[in-house]
Amino acid sequence: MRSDNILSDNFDPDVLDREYKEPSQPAPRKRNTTRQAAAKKESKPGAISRFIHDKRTRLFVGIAMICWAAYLIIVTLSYFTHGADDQSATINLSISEMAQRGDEINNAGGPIGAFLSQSAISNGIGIGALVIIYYFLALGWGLLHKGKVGFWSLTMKSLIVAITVSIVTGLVTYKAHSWVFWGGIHGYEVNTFLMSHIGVTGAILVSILLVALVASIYLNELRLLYVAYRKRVDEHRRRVEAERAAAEESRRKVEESLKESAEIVDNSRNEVTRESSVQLENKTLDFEDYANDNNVDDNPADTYKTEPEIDDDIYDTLDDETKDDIQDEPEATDNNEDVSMTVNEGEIEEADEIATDTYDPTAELSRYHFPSIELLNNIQVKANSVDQQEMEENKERITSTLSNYSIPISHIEATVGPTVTLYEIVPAEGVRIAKIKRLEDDIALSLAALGIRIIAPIPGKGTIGIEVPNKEPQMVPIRSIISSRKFQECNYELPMAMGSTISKDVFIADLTKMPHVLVAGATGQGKSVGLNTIIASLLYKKHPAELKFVLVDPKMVEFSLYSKLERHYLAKLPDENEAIITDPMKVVATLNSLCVEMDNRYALLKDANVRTIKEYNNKFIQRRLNPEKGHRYLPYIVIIVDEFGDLIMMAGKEVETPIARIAQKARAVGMHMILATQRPSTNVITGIIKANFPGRIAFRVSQMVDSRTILDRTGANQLIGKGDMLFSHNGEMERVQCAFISTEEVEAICDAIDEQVGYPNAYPLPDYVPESDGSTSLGAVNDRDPLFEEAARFIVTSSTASTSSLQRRYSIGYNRAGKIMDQLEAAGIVGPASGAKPRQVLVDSLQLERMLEITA
Ligand SMILES: Nc1ncnc2c1ncn2[C@@H]1O[C@H](COP(=O)(O)OP(=O)(O)OP(=O)(O)O)[C@@H](O)[C@H]1O
Repeated sequence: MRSDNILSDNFDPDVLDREYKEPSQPAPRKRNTTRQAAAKKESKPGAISRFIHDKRTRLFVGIAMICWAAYLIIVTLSYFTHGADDQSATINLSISEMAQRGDEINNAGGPIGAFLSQSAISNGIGIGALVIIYYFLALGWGLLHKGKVGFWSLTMKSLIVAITVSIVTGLVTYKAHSWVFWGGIHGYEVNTFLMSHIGVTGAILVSILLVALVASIYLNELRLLYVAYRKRVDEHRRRVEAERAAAEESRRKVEESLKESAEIVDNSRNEVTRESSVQLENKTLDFEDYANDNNVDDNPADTYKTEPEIDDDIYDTLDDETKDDIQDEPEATDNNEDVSMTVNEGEIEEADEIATDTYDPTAELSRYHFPSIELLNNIQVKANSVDQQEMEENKERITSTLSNYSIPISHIEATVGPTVTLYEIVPAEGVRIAKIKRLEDDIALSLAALGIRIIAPIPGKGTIGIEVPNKEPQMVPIRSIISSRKFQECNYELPMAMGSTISKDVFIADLTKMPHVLVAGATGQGKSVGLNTIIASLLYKKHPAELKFVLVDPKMVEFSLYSKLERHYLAKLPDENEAIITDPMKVVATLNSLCVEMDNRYALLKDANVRTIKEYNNKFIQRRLNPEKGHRYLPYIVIIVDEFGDLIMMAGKEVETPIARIAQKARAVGMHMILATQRPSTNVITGIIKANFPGRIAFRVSQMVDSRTILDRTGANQLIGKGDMLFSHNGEMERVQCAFISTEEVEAICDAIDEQVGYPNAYPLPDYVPESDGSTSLGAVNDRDPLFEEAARFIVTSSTASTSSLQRRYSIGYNRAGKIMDQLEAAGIVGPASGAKPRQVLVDSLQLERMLEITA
């Protein structure tokens, strides 16, 4: 390390700034005399002074300084790599306590090293401490090399640089979330003080001033450095130019010599050609004479038999290349019979075995029978639920209300649905639809009926729809839907027969097209019945080989009946006992396992060069994929989660992340999700979930805001309950009366399937090995930090989620504070870290208490 740039004065640790120089060469006599005189003048050096100035003392102190600096370098490096682990100990324990715990300290400099580095860096002047190390090194080096060492100058300069580094770094990293204070507490506090008194701009200006101060102190050194740098750059440039010129010169020389040799070759060739053509001419003439004399046939092939001969003398004058060229010239040959020829005759290889049959995925359960329609109750519903009088009354009210607002109507048409009647109004010409839309609330009030929904305009028509609930709503029995022609003839991949539209059409949606669905509705409005309807319609259409369900039921009662389907239709982790996942602790593992299944399926699709599960299965059925290479028939997997809100409250990110992954990618590999929740609030249906679930089913919700969350518009709050629902997909919305299936019917269907021969086991999901410490965050509910709840309350009440605030508040190390923050994120209490910005606090105190209650 060069120290002489900075150290311009002499070093004398005893006498301040007094010159002290050890002669580095044999000292001239005169100098000795001067020194002796000076020594005499200095009131006879005492024993201490002699000791200090002694060569051996300098050597020893120099070495000691360098050793000390080396120790500091090691502890500092070790601090940057292991400091976070030691931080709790260095903050809370004394050195001797740390020493007793010995092996728990990771710093290479032991407890003292850990303590020193923590004190000098995080608790001190941050990376300014590196300047102090440099200071010791420079002193030691100076002493050893007997060079000039300006003790005070070096000390002052180092101090200024260290403080500047601390303050400037403190400013730059003021908002950084890191376990180490890069500018130290010093840099942080100074900047806090500056910002509170002279604002951020003032703090920046102070930093600029400090940098300018350092620059002016080192102006000379900087100038020298710059000159040296310029010199090196110039030298490099000159070298490059010289090399380029040399290369250019040699290229030119090569070109010239090539040109020369080419000329020689050309000349020789011309000569050869000329000579040989003369000879050839002579020979030909000779031959013609001979032919004329001997009546030889004028056969060109025979003509070539006589080769032009090149005179040996001329040949010898040629260079090697030309000789080669001459030799390489195609020889006309008459010995055709000597040329051998191999004829390759292609042959189509016959397959060892010709596959004539296709693969039947249902073969293993070939005797499986779909549940009979007779298992479903045959409920007779009234043909027309709205009598003429009711309709007339409603029509009267609508026309009079609209005329009150001066909206003339040219035509009104009523469509009677199972629960609501749609009055379709054609306004008179010139009436603006926006005007009617504005009167929505007034019209609803005048009609004095609950659950009125106004659709202005009805998409694709120039009419306005007013949906008025029927006095006697009709139930739509599932039997009527399953037995409908539309459902029976439907060839959707995964048909969800939802119920009946207002025009009494059977409403069926294809889950593969959704490709994932969110279901929301207040308690008791028909969610569970809706999910059962979906499952039933899939069971009536899909063979066990083609479809598997993963059912998650935190309420433990909704899906329990389906456990009978385990060996036919359910998928589960291999070491799980229960096929219906009721234990929230296992949900994360299952969801992650589904991610692995998704990735495996993608690998199979890639290997098969197809893009979708449908193409893949078609190829497999045609036996174009080799099962020995891991290919298999892939059943669709439908994941249904009831009460998703409870899950996200308990496990936050841990469930959100795999759900989002599946939702984003799983469509192509035949995995589809249906999430149901009572609480369609934004912290349950987060942005990422919403964005990946284009299919939405809204049963009645209590607030308009919930309707907006689930459907992005109002309407679900105006439904009348009991299976009345809005089905929205990619912005298109349909009001549907959900088909009703009773618990007995579900049970009958499950029994009918259970009675039949099934697979030996449930469809095995791949093992999931957690990446981190093996505990999912739900597992980690029990392993949460003892400070978790307190920290959660502190963060929610203070609305500040920063690791350093936890560190300061609870006097804990960065690692522990960081772990608590991760746990809070996993629990959905705070948002993810976003650079320098503080994390978002996602819940209020009430929600937090509820979450803590659930996980207690
Ligand atoms: N499609 C429907 N047709 C007729 N009645 C229905 C329909 N759906 C639900 N109901 C009625 O509403 C009741 C509650 O339905 P369901 O159990 O599905 O509500 P939920 O939304 O799942 O409630 P929770 O969230 O509390 O479980 C049913 O017992 C039934 O009487």
